Amino acid sequence: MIEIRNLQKSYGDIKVLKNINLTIQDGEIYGLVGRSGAGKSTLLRCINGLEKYDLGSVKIDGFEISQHSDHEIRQFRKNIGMIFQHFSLMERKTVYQNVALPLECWGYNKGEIDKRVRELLKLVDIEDKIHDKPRVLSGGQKQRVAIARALSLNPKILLCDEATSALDPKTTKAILLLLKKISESLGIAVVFVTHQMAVVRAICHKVSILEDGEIMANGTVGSIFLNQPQALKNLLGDENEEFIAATGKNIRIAYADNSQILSAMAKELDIGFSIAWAKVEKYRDGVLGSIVINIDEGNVQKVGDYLTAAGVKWEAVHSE
Ligand SMILES: Nc1ncnc2c1ncn2[C@@H]1O[C@H](COP(=O)(O)OP(=O)(O)OP(=O)(O)O)[C@@H](O)[C@H]1O
Repeated sequence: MIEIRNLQKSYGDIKVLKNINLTIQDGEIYGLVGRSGAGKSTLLRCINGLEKYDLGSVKIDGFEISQHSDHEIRQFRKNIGMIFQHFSLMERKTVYQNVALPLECWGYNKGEIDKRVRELLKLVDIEDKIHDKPRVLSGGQKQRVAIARALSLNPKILLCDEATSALDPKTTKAILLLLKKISESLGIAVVFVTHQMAVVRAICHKVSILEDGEIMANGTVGSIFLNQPQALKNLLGDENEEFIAATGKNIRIAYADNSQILSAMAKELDIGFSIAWAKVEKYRDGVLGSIVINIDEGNVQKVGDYLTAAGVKWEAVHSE
């Protein structure tokens, strides 16, 4: 478990992390999202002990990073695996040698290394490339090797820094599925720094949205998408572009796993509506809908009452 309390970090006069509080459980996939410069990578480096912080605490399974010597932190970092956007593989070494490297550094014998490397390459499904060099691999294959290497020392936590940002959508999907399988089968916590909300929707249980070094919203992915906090709207920007009809009243509703709500409402209230904008997306645990309907002004009260009674989030929105 990762427990972060009142974490603060500055570079010179600039506060980069302001009072960060987070708890990430074993087996959880946790997204850290935010615009460029929000402080995501700095937070990740505080978690893996590469960055010193000014105030607060970062505990990993009770190990408080700031209370230990550099030597103890280096030992402890065995428990933390990390993968990056550009894979960071050793180009002159083969796939096998890349994955074996951490095990060699920590003094495992040849037999143990061989067994572990083969087991890991099987887990990430890249055994057929075992003697190849990274330059002949695709981006997705390189990331599989990097994941195998990150898992070589049986870490409790896997930190992913923009790990799918350099991959095409299909390969991204395959790598996310692999990370989901790994987190489920090994029960490790996965922390995923990304600016891609699609990644968060696809695999994360929970998410924190950072703005200018502060967590502005956090919670389960479903609750964040349903409640649409301002931080999410700021982040989605154009992605959330809406076509709003110029007449009548526009009502935005958000729902999870309740796709029949609009037809049920129209039937029960005996009213018509048109759809001004809609987005229905799959997320890790089901389906999220965000829809703007256009109704006659006279129906606003009863539509509002109906949606509220049905426990559906709604708000009136105005034409631009
Ligand atoms: N070593 C450093 N020295 C001084 N300032 C730094 C250093 N590292 C990061 N910063 C500053 O800290 C702030 C947060 O940077 P950070 O890299 O954590 O953001 P980020 O959210 O990960 O951004 P990106 O998505 O672009 O990687 C930025 O203003 C950045 O310029």
